[in-house]
This record gives sequence, C-alpha cells and structure tokens, in this order.
Amino acid sequence: MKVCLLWHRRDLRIHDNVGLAAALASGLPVLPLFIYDRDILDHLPNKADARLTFIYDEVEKLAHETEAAGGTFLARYGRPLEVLEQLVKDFDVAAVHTNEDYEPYATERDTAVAKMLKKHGAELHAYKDQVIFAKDEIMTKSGTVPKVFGAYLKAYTAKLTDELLEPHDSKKAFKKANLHHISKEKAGSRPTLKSMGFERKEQYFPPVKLPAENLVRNYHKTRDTPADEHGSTRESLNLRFGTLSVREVVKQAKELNPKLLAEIIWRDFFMMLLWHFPNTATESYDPKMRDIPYRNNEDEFRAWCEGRTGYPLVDAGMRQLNETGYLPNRVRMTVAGFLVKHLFIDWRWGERYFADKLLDYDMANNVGNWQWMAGTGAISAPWFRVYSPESQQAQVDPQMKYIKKWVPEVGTAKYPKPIVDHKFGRERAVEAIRAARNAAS
Ligand SMILES: Cc1cc2nc3c(=O)[nH]c(=O)nc-3n(C[C@H](O)[C@H](O)[C@H](O)COP(=O)(O)OP(=O)(O)OC[C@H]3O[C@@H](n4cnc5c(N)ncnc54)[C@H](O)[C@@H]3O)c2cc1C
Repeated sequence: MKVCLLWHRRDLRIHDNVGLAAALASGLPVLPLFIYDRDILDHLPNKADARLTFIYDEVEKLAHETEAAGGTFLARYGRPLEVLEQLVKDFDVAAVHTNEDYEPYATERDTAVAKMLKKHGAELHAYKDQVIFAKDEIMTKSGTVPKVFGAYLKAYTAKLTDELLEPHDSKKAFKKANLHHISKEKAGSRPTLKSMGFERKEQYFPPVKLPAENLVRNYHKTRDTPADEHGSTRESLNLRFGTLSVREVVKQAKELNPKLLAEIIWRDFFMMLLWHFPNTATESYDPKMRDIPYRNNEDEFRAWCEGRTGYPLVDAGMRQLNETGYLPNRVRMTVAGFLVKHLFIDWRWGERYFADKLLDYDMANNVGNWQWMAGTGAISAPWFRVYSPESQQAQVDPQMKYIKKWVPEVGTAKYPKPIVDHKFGRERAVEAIRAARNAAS
C-alpha cells in the first residue's frame, strides 16, 4: 500500500501544521516521522543536553498522540538521507511531506533528500510553516533584498492579512482514516536518550502555550526589565521547535501589542537574510568588516564565558545563560557588545558560545543579532557604536535586583575589578576597526 511520510523537524506539533495538513489531505495514509539527526547530535559538546531532552519529550508526546488517534509514529536515529532511503525501501513511500527549514545545512540536506527520493520515484514536498513570509516574498521596490528593517516592517505589516493567520486544520484531519497503522515490529522501537548515548538534562522550559494576555498587553513596558521573569513572552523556545505555531503567536501579537509584533517580525527578517546570504553564518556580511584584527585573548574570553569580567550586568547575564540556557534580549545585547567591542573578540566566538548554551538557539537569529552588535551585518548598529555596560545597567536594573540574584558577591572584595576600562576599550576597538575599514576601501 502506498503511503506518505510527514517528516517533523522544527514543527513538533499536530495543530496548525501546514505540512501535516497537506499530507493528511493528500489521499495517502500518513506515517509521521522524526529523525534524531546524527549530523547534528554528533557535534553536541555535552551528553546531557537540555535541548535534546526537550525535543525527546515533545517527540514522545507526538508519538503518543499519533497512537491515540489510531496511527503509528516512526522515530529513527541516524543520518536523514540514509534513514529516509531505508524507509523508502521498507515501506511503499510515494511522497515525503515536510516544512521548510532555511538554515544552510538544512537547505543542502533537503536538496540531497529530494534527489534521492526522485531516484526511487518518490517526491519531497516542502511547505512554508515556520515563518509568515519567507525567502523573496518581501523585497524592496527595486527588487533587492531588504536591508532596512523599518521598510521591511512596513511592507510586512501591509501584507499581513488575517487570512494568513488562519490555522491550518491538521488537527481535525489527524484521525485513523488518514493515518497509516503498522505493527510494532514493523515500526521498530523508538530511540531513547540512553540508546543514543545521551542523558536527560532537567532545565526550566517555558510551557507550551501562548503567553498570558496581560503580559502581552504590557510587553512594551516590561520587556527591558531583566529582573522581571514575566517581562517578556518566553515564546522563543516554542517558536524554535515549532511547539507553538508562528501563526497563533503572530495573531496574538497583532491583536494585542504592535511592539511585540515588530519583535517577532525580526525573526522572519533574520531568517530571510540567512536564506539569501548563507555565507553570513560564518562570515561577516560587510566585506569591509572581514579583516578586523580582533584580539581574541583566550583568558579574557574565558572570563567573559564564566561571568568574571568585573562588569556586573555582563557577569549576571553570562551566569544566567550558563545556568538556565536563557537570557533576556537586552542582556544578550549587553554581553555581546562587551565581547565584540570592549574585549575586541571575534563575534563568531560569542556566536558559537551562545549556540552551545541557548535553549532557543536559532542560527538565523543568533548570527543576525551577533552581526548586528559587531557592526558587521547586512543590517547593523553603526560599527563605531559602543554601548556602555554601566549605562545599560543603570537603565535596566537600577535597583540591581537582577544583578544581585546572579552575582551575589557584587560590591564585596570577592568581586573582580573591571577587566578593561570602558573608555579605553571603546577607543581601542573603534580605532582598530576604523584603520581596517580604511585599508579595505
Ligand atoms: C546576541 C544575540 C543573540 C540572540 N540569539 C537568539 C537566538 O539564538 N534565538 C532566538 O530566538 N533569539 C535570539 N536573539 C533574539 C532575542 O534576544 C530572543 O529572541 C529573546 O530574548 C527571547 O526571549 P522572549 O521569547 O521572551 O522574547 P520576546 O521579547 O518576548 O520576543 C518575542 C519573540 O520575538 C522574537 N524576537 C525578539 N527579539 C528578537 C530579535 N532581536 N531578533 C530576532 N527575533 C527576536 C523571538 O522569536 C521572541 O521569542 C538574540 C539576541 C541577541 C542580541
């Protein structure tokens, strides 16, 4: 019997899922699938990984929901190309449905998968699901890639109709009649964290639900208060893994708070930029910023990683990141700016460190924001702008509530002296960047 696969990746949910809705409507019985991708997992630095724990729990939830609806959920550990080729041989797979992923690794992988499937007479169907507008759906009037956020935002909100935010009815169609059921032996057992060589890492994960209405209404007033745990939505993790649908998130923001809507649109913006310029995952977008003589002092980098710079807001942020896998946006900006300007360390070092630590790590958002802070991106703060960590602290944590939580020894003899003087660090970076830019032009 011919079947189709629904290959889950960054869309770990049944409701409002474009690819799943299309698979269920295709007329072929659907076998949902998740692949624990060795090409990604083999590079994780720790065997106890909170993100993998989150993914594992969500995949198990999907498996149980599928069984409860009368279907079979497949889970495999391996390399997607090999796993899919084996599944095509084991089952009579006519099509694989999936939702698009715009990261460079994912686009290359999907091209290879489509080619392999074609060889076997099957097709790959990929759908836009994790953003509202992708690729070149929003361009400038002259047809170029937008690099001014204000203009992009204007064009985006003008195009953002309520119909686009209507949920896709994947949940309604997720029933026995549309699902394929096979025996446990044929389905094979699902990998466990242990069988993949990992262990659980318990960490706080924000609940899989929309943020409270009250929080969203007040978001513009509370978002820059790191001491307030409910100051921002904490929806980044659920957006990252698609446990919430972007349409429900955008719909809520559109109805309740334009500032929040604009922040969420940054996410689409950075994904669009990375899709157009995949080289910027590892290279500065601005050619004049590619030969900056960063100092890259390893001891200072370590002090930054461990929250020992002598700048309380930077240290509080890095300690929060290390312990919880989360950082509020304004503190992300402060620690990033400090690394790339005051310590004058390559933005890629910081980007990689965040990639290891952030629960909500997303290549497009991380790279985009790091390049913004370093002044190297397609869109950036001016390269000569250097934020003072002390002024940031006075603005966002005047009572030092946040700082005292994470750096209890602040103000005592145990707390280190500043690793670099603000004025000295600022001038050192600005002069070196100016000289490198002049040499490049
Ligand atoms: C150096 C640096 C690195 C970052 N790395 C990441 C990352 O790896 N993954 C990630 O999701 N966000 C990243 N951000 C953006 C932002 O800090 C987080 O999305 C936000 O702090 C998550 O908390 P929240 O969900 O409560 O955000 P809220 O303030 O409640 O915002 C709601 C949603 O809007 C989106 N958003 C908000 N601010 C931004 C922004 N500046 N850029 C892109 N999207 C945004 C996110 O999806 C977020 O969940 C980074 C920012 C900086 C300065």
